[in-house]
Amino acid sequence: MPHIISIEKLSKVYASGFEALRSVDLSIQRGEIFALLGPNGAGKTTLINIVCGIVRPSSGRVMADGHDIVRDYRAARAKIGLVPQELSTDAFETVWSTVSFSRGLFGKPPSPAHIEKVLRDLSLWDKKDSKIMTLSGGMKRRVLIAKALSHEPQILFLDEPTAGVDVELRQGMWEMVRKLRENGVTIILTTHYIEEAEKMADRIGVISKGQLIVVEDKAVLMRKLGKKQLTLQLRAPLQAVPEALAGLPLELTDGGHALVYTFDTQQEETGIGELLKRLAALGIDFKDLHSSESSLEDIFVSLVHAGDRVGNMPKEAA
Ligand SMILES: Nc1ncnc2c1ncn2[C@@H]1O[C@H](COP(=O)(O)OP(=O)(O)OP(=O)(O)O)[C@@H](O)[C@H]1O
Repeated sequence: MPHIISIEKLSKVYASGFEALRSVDLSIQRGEIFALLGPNGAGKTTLINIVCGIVRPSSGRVMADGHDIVRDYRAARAKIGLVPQELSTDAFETVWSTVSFSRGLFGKPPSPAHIEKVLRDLSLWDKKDSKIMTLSGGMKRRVLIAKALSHEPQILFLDEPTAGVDVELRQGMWEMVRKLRENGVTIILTTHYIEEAEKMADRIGVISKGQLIVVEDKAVLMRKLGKKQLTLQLRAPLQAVPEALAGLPLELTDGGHALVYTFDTQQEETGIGELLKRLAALGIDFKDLHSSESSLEDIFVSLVHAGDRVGNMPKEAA
């Protein structure tokens, strides 16, 4: 079976009349890390909650590892682990008992060996007898992940896994997610941190106003939509881009001190040689030059803004 999750024409209209998802089609490949990006309110959590059986779809169909998530809910849900956004855990329970209890909820027989492995993998083993309320925020988040993995799911949903987690812990989390994937778990994560998607994902889906506007291999997405820029620091400032250079993708910045040339990363001919020749002919001299490539963040912002789909993507510091 090539796809572990297939979503067809999935729509959700909440009781308020709000249309949170509009005919979403998406297939997740077995063993991949898929990142779902989108501004606040785009519909990411709604999509995850439908697949996990928490929200009912208005129309459409979702299959998880061969099971229809509505008609065959229990079987489908048993395949899925969900790490929700909120940190609501049982404060007075110990790590060991809360994680073991989660496994029981899925009707799985106790397996101390599995729980031990999960806790060791998440560096929680030495905390197994600690009460949840005594743990740090990062540890509590790892407990949520341990709970989600307690019943040995094939699919793991991580909703904003590293929100509010410090940089070091975030990298530890990425490490752990990669390890899970190596063990055959398919991972779908939502994130506001573009860096997270850039570092982790095999494929990226961009959702905006309930519609999936792009699904693409990360490398392809970056190559297709990525732009490179060559910035020339001019020896003498210019008032405007010279007439003779009109028509070239040039922009004057830094109060006329820098000339920026934008080109497509896919093009065979960058046109840089020609540009430099023409600058020399015009007697425009430069003292320094550097090139840069657009990040996934630039690509994402331009995608979400395209077609007047203006989102309110927060730029959080990584
Ligand atoms: N129970 C509900 N009733 C009505 N509207 C809802 C309900 N739940 C969510 N919505 C709306 O649906 C839209 C999508 O919400 P959702 O939580 O799926 O977005 P999101 O992409 O996960 O956002 P965030 O990044 O902020 O978590 C929002 O406008 C939200 O207000």
